[in-house]
Amino acid sequence: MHNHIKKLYQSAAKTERRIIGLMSGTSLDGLDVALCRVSGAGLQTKLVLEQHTTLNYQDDYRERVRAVFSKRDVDLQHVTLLNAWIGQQHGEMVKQCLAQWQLTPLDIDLIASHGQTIFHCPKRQHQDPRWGNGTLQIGDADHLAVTTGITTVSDFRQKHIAAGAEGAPLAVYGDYLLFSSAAENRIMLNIGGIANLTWLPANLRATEVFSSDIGPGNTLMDAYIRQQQPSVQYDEGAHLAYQGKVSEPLLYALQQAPFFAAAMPKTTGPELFNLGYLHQAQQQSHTINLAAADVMATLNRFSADSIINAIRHAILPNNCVIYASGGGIHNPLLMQQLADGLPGFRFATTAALTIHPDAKEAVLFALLANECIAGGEQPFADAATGFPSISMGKISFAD
Ligand SMILES: Nc1ncnc2c1ncn2[C@@H]1O[C@H](COP(=O)(O)OP(=O)(O)OP(=O)(O)O)[C@@H](O)[C@H]1O
Ligand SMILES: CC(=O)N[C@H]1[C@@H]2OC[C@@H](O2)[C@@H](O)[C@@H]1O[C@H](C)C(=O)O
Repeated sequence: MHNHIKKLYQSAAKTERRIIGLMSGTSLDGLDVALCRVSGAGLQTKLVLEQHTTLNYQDDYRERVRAVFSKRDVDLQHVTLLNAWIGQQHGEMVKQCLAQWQLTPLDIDLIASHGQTIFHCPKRQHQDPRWGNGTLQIGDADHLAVTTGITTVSDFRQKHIAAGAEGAPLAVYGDYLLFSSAAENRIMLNIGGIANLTWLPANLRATEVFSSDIGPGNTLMDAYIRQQQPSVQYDEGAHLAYQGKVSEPLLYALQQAPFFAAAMPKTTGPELFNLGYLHQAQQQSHTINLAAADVMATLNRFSADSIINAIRHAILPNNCVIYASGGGIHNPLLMQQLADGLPGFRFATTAALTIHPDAKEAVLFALLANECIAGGEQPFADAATGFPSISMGKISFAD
């Protein structure tokens, strides 16, 4: 038996594993790194978040990714080089964290790497009858493993597609294992570039769990402010949105994407919700000359309404707590609109469940890696609900 297989086998048999979860989302703000102590697997999983940080990307990183990000026509040489480069960069960032946390690679069983999504195209979006669902995450894990010396599990979404689903949201697998509670109905709401939710009923019935993307979280607001003020990454504190007034005609035009009428589970991305989409909506609603603050106020409301409508449509506010996470929770206007639009629901962040909201998605990938090496059947999985019972992730060894 090769030594790395022996080591992996020993990790899988341990009562407790240390796994570093890595998430680099669609906002391209930085790499979320979560150091997790995980014991057990499946419904017996216990996880302690020991450390977490977000290492902000430099402009150079963002520019290299944006050159291809959610674009249909790209330079293939650039994609090829970027794939290896991101793997190396993420590896260096992990090493930086280990030094800061006074740990060595020997202290870590696994890295769980989401990689960088550069294109997501479920069939509902591309609508080309020749193809099925597709998604592409880059940042090759062999580079991460060799750079860090740590076995790396990566590329979680392909198996989900191979098994008939859309490759996302994968949050449901970890949400169910970590956050289900008989004490209350829960909605795990993540507001990243794209917003998604997982419904966890207090009756714990696995067949009733569901999860879906629900629309733009921050992605349109981010893209718009960057277009107006190229040096700015996002509308901090909703500063610009607060100065504007919602345009009802523009809001109505933005809400017409067939995505909103489609049944859950469904997925989307900046391939749909982008500046072209906004421009088209402005043309349709004759609001091309709207002031920037009014556009931003409308985009903020659009994100809030997308979340409110999805929750109102799917879930009754019966003893239900919404546990929010993702960068959108730092947007006070967005959060106020959610509270106003969802009376009867209680609001908290995942911090109340011991997981820092900025680290939640990285934690979920650590859980998926744990399931990959030590888990089994996914308890709620059912092809009919869109959540196949599969292990996800590919294993890269350092030697
Ligand atoms: N102080 C703040 N004020 C307003 N918005 C904020 C603030 N802090 C973060 N955000 C928003 O959160 C975004 C980052 O969110 P997050 O890191 O959850 O996204 P992501 O993980 O890249 O997304 P996804 O999970 O959809 O891929 C920023 O781009 C910004 O829009
Ligand atoms: C293709 C892709 O990277 N999708 C992300 C993105 O960010 C949020 C939303 O869109 C979600 O579908 C997904 O990430 C989370 C972690 C998920 O799979 O649950």
